[in-house]
Amino acid sequence: MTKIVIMGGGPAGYEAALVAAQHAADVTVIERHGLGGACVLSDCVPSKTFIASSGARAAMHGLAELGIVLDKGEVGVDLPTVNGRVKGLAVAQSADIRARVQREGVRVIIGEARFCDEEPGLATHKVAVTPSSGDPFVLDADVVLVATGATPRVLPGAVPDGERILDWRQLYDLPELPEHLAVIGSGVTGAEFASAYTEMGVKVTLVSSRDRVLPHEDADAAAVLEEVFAQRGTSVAKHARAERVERTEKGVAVKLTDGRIIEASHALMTVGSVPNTADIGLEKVGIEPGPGGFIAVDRVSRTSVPGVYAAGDCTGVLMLASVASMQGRIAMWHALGEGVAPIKLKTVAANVFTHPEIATVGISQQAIDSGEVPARTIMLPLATNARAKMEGLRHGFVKLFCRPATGVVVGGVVVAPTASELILPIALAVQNQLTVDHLALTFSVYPSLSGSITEAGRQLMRHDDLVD
Ligand SMILES: Cc1cc2nc3c(=O)[nH]c(=O)nc-3n(C[C@H](O)[C@H](O)[C@H](O)COP(=O)(O)OP(=O)(O)OC[C@H]3O[C@@H](n4cnc5c(N)ncnc54)[C@H](O)[C@@H]3O)c2cc1C
Ligand SMILES: NC(=O)c1ccc[n+]([C@@H]2O[C@H](COP(=O)([O-])OP(=O)(O)OC[C@H]3O[C@@H](n4cnc5c(N)ncnc54)[C@H](O)[C@@H]3O)[C@@H](O)[C@H]2O)c1
Repeated sequence: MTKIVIMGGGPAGYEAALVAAQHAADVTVIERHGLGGACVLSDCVPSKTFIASSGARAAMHGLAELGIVLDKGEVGVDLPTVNGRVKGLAVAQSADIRARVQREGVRVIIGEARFCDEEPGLATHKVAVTPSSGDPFVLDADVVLVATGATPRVLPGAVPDGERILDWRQLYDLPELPEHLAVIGSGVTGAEFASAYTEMGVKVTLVSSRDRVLPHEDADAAAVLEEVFAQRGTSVAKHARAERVERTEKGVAVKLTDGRIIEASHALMTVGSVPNTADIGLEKVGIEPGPGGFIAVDRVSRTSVPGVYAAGDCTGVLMLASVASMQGRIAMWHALGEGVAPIKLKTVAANVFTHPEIATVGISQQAIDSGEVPARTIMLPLATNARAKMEGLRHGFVKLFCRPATGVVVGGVVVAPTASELILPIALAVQNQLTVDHLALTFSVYPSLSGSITEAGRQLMRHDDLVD
């Protein structure tokens, strides 16, 4: 029986464990905190639960236009209830995952794991385990999967104190909503929290080191979000790199490298993550982490060392739960001799959970504009969609990209309150190399937001497609 040891019980680790158990391997997962990992306990799941509450409040914006009047005007936020729900749901989901993997026969140990091979280059490996209770011990492994995830990056001059200077894992311990939140870093994490706190009624200043929010996302989508921020009174400080964040009598002062100072009651640091690869004994097996401390892997999750695989955020490959899970599963299929297709990152659908949401799949507009990928494109504002008009939705669009000659769909972007759900037909088309004709000839419900996707397909159909 193949002995598999998995370091870390996040999506990469626990999904891998499920696959390995299904293939009758002897599987042990060692997880420091709880199954589900940082994804379930402190990052993805808590943030999306918090965002669900902010979304309920965001939905109130258009009520008056629809003729619905709130008796008491102001819609308040009961933060202890919100925080209690966030934490409760995370703990419950972690327990569900633990129960599931144990039911499949996986051994779960709460504790720390690190390699302890006597020398690099051996055919099998050893993992030292320091359990949270009991004595340390060593596990022998035919295959080890490193799935240790990542931790919020700390700027030396802005160390979180859990009170006024916060990382995103400390937010749910706040006793009340900040009066004025400075969010430092305008990547996906920063944009999501800036949007959520804005909708919770908090004054927010988003500090962006670049000329816009979401520098790595679709520029038109980022522009929509900036427009919404402007309407809600949220400021974006651009070309603004934070050097330090200091506590003041009233809250915090964010000192920028160009001398500007932003005063706020609280600062939320969202300046990226660092992989948890420093203290896991990688040198014992002869793995030298690459730039930024990430472990280099190929498309079937192999590291440079036989018998050692890595998956998820510790590899730095598209830091998404869905990608982490797939890398973990692929690692196990490969290690256990199953036929497996290498991971295809071009087909990954992703969503930024702002209000409105921004969902993307496939080739980006930037790759098309730069000439890297030839494609025909269409962008339909939601304002042209009948259902959007009925719902009073003004912000958003559907974009579709296809190959110039064949009409094969290669990508798309949706900006809408439910973009995370609407992206699926485009993702299906990209994954299965469907053409704009396939989308165009598919019945969508009338009236529906998804009607804009089939309409985009129709607008990209060419005359010669119709006559052939
Ligand atoms: C605020 C935020 C929101 C996000 N929202 C989304 C989203 O909506 N959708 C999405 O797809 N992705 C989202 N992500 C990204 C997603 O959370 C990560 O991609 C995902 O958690 C990666 O999974 P993982 O298994 O690699 O690592 P993790 O989930 O980080 O799990 C790794 C686990 O390993 C443990 N560990 C580390 N070292 C050891 C050791 N030596 N011994 C034992 N255990 C160890 C860690 O404590 C951790 O519990 C979000 C990220 C952030 C920061
Ligand atoms: N909805 C989701 O799927 C979701 C949500 C959150 C995070 N994630 C993933 O997690 C990963 C990390 O995202 P992230 O946003 O946490 O990190 P990031 O590294 O993408 O963004 C951090 C931003 O902070 C900026 N920054 C760094 N130092 C700064 C400073 N001193 N002052 C001002 N700005 C500074 C950087 O330029 C960068 O734009 C991404 O791959 C993302 O896709 C996904």
